Amino acid sequence: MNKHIVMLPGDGIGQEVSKAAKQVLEAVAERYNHTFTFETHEIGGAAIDSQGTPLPEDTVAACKKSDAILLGAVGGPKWDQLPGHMRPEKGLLGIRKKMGLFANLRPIKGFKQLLHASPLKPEVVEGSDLLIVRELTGGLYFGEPSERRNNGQEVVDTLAYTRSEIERIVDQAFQSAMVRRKHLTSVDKANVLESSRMWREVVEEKKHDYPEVTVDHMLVDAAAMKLITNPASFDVIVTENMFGDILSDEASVLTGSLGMLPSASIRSDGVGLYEPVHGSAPDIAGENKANPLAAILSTAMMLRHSFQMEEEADQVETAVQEVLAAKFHTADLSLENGVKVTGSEMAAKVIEQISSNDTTKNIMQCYA
Ligand SMILES: NC(=O)c1ccc[n+]([C@@H]2O[C@H](COP(=O)([O-])OP(=O)(O)OC[C@H]3O[C@@H](n4cnc5c(N)ncnc54)[C@H](O)[C@@H]3O)[C@@H](O)[C@H]2O)c1
Ligand SMILES: CC(C)[C@H](C(=O)O)[C@@H](O)C(=O)O
Ligand SMILES: [Mg+2]
Repeated sequence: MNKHIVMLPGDGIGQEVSKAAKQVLEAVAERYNHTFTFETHEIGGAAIDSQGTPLPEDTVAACKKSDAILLGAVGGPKWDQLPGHMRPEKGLLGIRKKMGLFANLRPIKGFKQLLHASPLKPEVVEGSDLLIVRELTGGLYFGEPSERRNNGQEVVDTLAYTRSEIERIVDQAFQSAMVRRKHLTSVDKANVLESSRMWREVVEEKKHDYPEVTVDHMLVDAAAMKLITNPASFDVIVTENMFGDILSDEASVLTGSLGMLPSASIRSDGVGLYEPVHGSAPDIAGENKANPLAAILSTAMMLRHSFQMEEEADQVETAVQEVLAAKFHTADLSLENGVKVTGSEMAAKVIEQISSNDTTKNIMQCYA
């Protein structure tokens, strides 16, 4: 199959992990006789520096013509003092919005080899396998007005949703639940926020379309607690943009590192932007320490969701599992009797596995 992929490496470790992800896609193409072509574009701080905007028009045009997009990360202290509309993060929010990518799927599944890498007790982490379905193009991040007023003495951000924006993300979450363990937890702040009360109404209405799915509602503060005390009690979580952002970084603790979490930002027709959950990590950028596995696992999501390449996706995930089973790990993870490697060495290990594996095991057998 021929596929055209737009690479948006962005800033900081975004450059490093994107390089690793691209090499993995090249290895997959070679092994399965696909032709993947790549086109790299600027976004975020890199785009501000060279083109004066965090989201250049040619980047948007290229993304719209592509079969899939892979993003590294944006942002960093160099651009922290810029006004809100000029910050690197606006580039990322902008491309998600312009592409209509309203659903962000963040699977959190602990590799059994990393059970002891989490600071949580192994008996708490064991058996956790959840999916956060985060609304991505509405809510607090996009509400108008968002401004300083009254000579800078007052500030306002707005949490706004239309019913149809809530309906489409809730539908997506029910569909995800149907192919998983058929349990949906809707997370909100309905004891305070009107938007959350409408969110609950929509979930209650939609559940009649999916009678096989068990539904519960949880307030976000309690959900944050339960995520790290009883993570195995969750299957699919659906939630508002900012709640999903915060809960997913928290949930990464289950896997041992933020550097392990992939994600897919999608819309209904299969178009997708694939992005590790982590940021540009300025504290380790340029040191070849970044864990590339979140970006590499994001390529598996791309292969599966945008290209319907199930076997290829399984192959990437299996390769990661085998490298971890051989006890190779980057500096963000601690593994008893492990072999610490750099980010590029980690990518090379995964590629070696992809190129040499004879059979593809079902990934479900590979996780804890
Ligand atoms: N998707 C994105 O582009 C994205 C996501 C989050 C944050 N950001 C931006 O990144 C910048 C830094 O934000 P932050 O420091 O709060 O969050 P961050 O995710 O960049 O880093 C948080 C911590 O996790 C570590 N970490 C993150 N990814 C890692 C990896 N792959 N391997 C090893 N360690 C890893 C970092 O070293 C740091 O200690 C900010 O400008 C922020 O806006 C961008
Ligand atoms: C950088 C920021 C805008 C972004 C978000 O909150 O969406 C990031 O934290 C993420 O999780 O993808
Ligand atoms: Mg985040």
